[in-house]
Amino acid sequence: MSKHAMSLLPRWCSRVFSVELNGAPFYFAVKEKHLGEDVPRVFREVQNRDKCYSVLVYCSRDRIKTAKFYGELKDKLLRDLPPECRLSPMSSFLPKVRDSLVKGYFLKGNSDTSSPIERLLSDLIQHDPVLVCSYSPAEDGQQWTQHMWSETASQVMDVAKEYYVVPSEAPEYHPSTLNIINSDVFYSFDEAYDVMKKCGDIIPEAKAVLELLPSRVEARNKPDFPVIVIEGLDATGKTTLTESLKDTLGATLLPSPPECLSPWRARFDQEPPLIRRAFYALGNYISADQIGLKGAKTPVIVDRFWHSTAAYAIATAVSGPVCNLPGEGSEVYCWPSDLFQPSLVVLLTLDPEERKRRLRNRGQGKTDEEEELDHNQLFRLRVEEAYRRISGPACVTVDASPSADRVLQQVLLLIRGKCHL
Ligand SMILES: Nc1ncnc2c1ncn2[C@@H]1O[C@H](COP(=O)(O)OP(=O)(O)OP(=O)(O)O)[C@@H](O)[C@H]1O
Ligand SMILES: Nc1ccn([C@H]2C[C@H](O)[C@@H](COP(=O)(O)O)O2)c(=O)n1
Repeated sequence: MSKHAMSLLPRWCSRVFSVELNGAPFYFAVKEKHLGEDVPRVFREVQNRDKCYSVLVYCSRDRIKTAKFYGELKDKLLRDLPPECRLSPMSSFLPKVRDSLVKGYFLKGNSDTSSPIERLLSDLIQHDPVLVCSYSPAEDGQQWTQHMWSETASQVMDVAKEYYVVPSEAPEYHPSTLNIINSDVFYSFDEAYDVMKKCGDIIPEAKAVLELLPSRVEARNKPDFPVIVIEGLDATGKTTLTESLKDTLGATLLPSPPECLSPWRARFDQEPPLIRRAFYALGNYISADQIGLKGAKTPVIVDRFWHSTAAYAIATAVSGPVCNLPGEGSEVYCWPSDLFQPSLVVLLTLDPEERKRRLRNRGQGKTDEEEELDHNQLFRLRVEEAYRRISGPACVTVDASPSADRVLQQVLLLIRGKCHL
């Protein structure tokens, strides 16, 4: 077993395991002694002759490689496993311990598929940063046990240690919330920059992005004119409103991410969250620099900014209902201390049916995330709630269902009240 996998072991019995079946998490833990606990739900419906496996990707020192490997692993498993084998997202974590989450997959096979599954897992454990366990009924047939695999020079085998699996209570918050800070959401230029710099060796485009970055954060003076950010899900009317505000106020309109990043955006959208979100986070610092420059001469309107970066990242990292989000007031919703704070952030909200109607009428192609917003009601609700929970500055919600002109008047009132324009 590798040195990194060994580091997961000292508190193995304190870890909780979560398997996501049809979008719902099932939790279990492991114990050295059995005290008559039930069989965890995730194993209850498995037939006695079946076998289950877990493949957890432990975080090696190179977290860029780990993030990329996790995405590739799913493709590999889906491609190489027998089609009858069921694959579900899985994670293991220490409750309330930050950065303790390790992610992986749970595999359920039957007696016909166990040989090809085990061959594939044996190969994985020898070449990749994974920790593999298999699960089978204990000798008495009443309980289930977890066997941890270990590699020796020539073969893969069970470590002598065997654990019982027992049910575990759901944690207070979704386990993904443990790893959000500086993996999904970046709270300083340096943290996001560090990720992009490390990407340079494997993603040539990262070097081009680094060259566009301001040399010093907060180098510019605070803008003399107000800076207003317009936020909202796609098709809530941001483009329509920002164009009208530009004309009405004689303002400069800045899109976000900034135009200079457009050639690289599609490339980074394919990357795992760690890299993709670092790209968007850095985009905000470029925007901040442009805001400083333009805000010396005119009011500035920004189409999306930090709220979008954080809200989409948090809502993607966490699955399930809104109650799985980090609680209101969590540090996850804090504004980065080194990022420019706009004078006003307006969040446009719209009834989902009306938003769909506007999307249909507009008739443009949709990104994967827009598709997700359309199909996955829970994702949409999580993004909207995350928007509302972000503070420093918090957003002011405006109903975007009236006519474009009424929405404009409403926002102008807010701007005049808050920014003395
Ligand atoms: N208040 C409004 N009433 C009716 N239709 C509107 C209103 N505002 C915008 N629209 C229409 O809805 C569609 C989406 O608007 P718009 O492109 O401004 O949204 P958006 O938030 O910028 O979208 P995206 O984030 O995807 O770029 C457009 O066809 C636009 O003409
Ligand atoms: N400052 C920004 C702007 C955009 N994003 C991300 C969030 C969504 O994934 C997507 C939405 O952009 P659109 O389709 O409206 O161009 O871009 C971000 O993270 N930060």
